[in-house]
Amino acid sequence: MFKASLRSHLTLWFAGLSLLTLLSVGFYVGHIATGQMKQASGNALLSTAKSAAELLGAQLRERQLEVSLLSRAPLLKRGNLDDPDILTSMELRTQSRAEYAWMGVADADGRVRQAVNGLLVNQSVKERPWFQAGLRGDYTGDPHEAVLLAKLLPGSASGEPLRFIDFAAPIRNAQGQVVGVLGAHAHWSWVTKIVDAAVLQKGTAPEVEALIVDHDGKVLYPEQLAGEQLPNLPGTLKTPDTAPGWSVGNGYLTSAVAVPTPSSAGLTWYIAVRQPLDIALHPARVLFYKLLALGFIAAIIFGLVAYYLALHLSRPIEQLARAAKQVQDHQPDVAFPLQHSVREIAQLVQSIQGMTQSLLGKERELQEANTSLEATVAQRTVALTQANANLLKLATHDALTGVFNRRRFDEKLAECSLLFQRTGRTFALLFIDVDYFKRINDTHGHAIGDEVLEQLAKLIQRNTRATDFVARYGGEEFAVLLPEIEEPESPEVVAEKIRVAIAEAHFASVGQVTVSIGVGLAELSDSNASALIRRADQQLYQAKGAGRNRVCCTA
Ligand SMILES: Nc1nc2c(ncn2[C@@H]2O[C@H](COP(=O)(O)OP(=O)(O)OP(=O)(O)O)[C@@H](O)[C@H]2O)c(=O)[nH]1
Repeated sequence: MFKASLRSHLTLWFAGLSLLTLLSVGFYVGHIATGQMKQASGNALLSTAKSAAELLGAQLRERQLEVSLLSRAPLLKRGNLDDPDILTSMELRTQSRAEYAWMGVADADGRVRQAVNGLLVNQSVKERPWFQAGLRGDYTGDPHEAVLLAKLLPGSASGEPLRFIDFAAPIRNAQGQVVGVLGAHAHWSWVTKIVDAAVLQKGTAPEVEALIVDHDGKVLYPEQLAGEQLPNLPGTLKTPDTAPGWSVGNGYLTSAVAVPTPSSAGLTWYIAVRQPLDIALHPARVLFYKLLALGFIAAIIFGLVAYYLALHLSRPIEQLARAAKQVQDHQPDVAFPLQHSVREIAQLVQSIQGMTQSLLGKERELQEANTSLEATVAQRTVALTQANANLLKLATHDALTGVFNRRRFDEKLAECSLLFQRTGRTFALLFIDVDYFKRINDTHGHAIGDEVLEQLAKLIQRNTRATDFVARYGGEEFAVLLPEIEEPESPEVVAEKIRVAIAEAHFASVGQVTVSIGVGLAELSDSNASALIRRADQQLYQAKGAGRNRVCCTA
């Protein structure tokens, strides 16, 4: 498994955590800023919409009041709708206010009696809403396309149809009876210019649009949006993200304010001021991206700082790990890191250094003890081997003469008997007994007798082969086993050779010594080794009986 260094771990953790923290702060601040920006923009739109609505309301009220006051003028109250002063009065009004497209008076039957520029004079306006509402009271109407005046007035420069809003007021005589209606048509463009002027003043936020909306939420202005339904006017459609005075929907931040109506004739307009949400929240978004960029830059700086900090912290630990590895590999002169400003690291270095030195000391002592133990064990092993060899020799050899003892002879005789039974190759047994040995002992003492026995053993060994087996059978009697006899007479030849060698030898203090030898040959009919011993012993007995210093052999 891949294992990253302490340095990498620390760097990644520091950088990762700082990035995470800064991103969290960035997102949080961005979120707060977006909310506040939305609030601020919404409030600004609301304020603009309010001032536009108030301005338009004031203008409409003024026009309504103007028509209303004119309808109550004394010359109209007299009831003579054909009075030329009425026309003069109307002309003065229309000349001073360019917004008026038409002004005139109609009698109670709906026939236009007088009008500025003579337009529609004598025509019936009985079916027109302004006339019918004007009979009942002061009236300000919704915009509408020119019906009767369309052909009489020049069209707009843009080619759009002529649109008017109507003002009307009843004309009452001195008795208070309604004798006619004073009507005026104002250009719709006058209204839209007021709204545009109020909304799109210098310093307004970018891409802000002004809309005039009727009481059903349908757009009246601008022309290209006319008839569209505005979704979330206050009181029409609520969205979850709606704050008092402004709302969010269709990608716009919108504020709509009702225009204070000049009359209760059903005219309820809203001035809606809206701005694309992207534009409204642009500064917050810029702030958010700046915070993100700042977060990344800070994370990189934190990462670098963390790297150098990690380097400072991890270097002694890495050196310590290297030193520990060198100690493990039994390298000489291991260098431990020097002092460190962090107390715990300095303590750790000191402790490990002390521990390592103590361990190395113990290891050295152990090695020395091992070496000394190995030498002692080697010495003891040599001594033990020697003792074992001595013990083995003692167990199998005769202490006085050095040849094999009786116990070993019995084993060897049994082995030879078994081998003979298996291979059929015969072997011979020689019993060699010293002649008159008692006399030697008696004459020269036991010590000289022992020397004689030692010399005899050497003589017998010297006159037999290495493969022959020489043992002290007991007292002054020796036994020799001759394995794998080549010729039947060979044992007798060997026995004679031994006898002659002894007889011709000189023994210190004693002079000449002779031996009698009985030779027995192994036979397949022998049930055990005792038969052969018996035969050799008989031959020895015969040799003694025949005068000693001779060899007797089975025929
Ligand atoms: N010095 C010495 N004498 C021994 C040892 N073992 C046996 N003898 C002596 O050998 C003598 C054997 O005597 P005998 O059995 O009478 O035989 P001998 O005197 O040789 O007479 P023959 O065998 O009939 O010729 C005894 O006196 C034993 O004490 C020994 O290890 N050392």
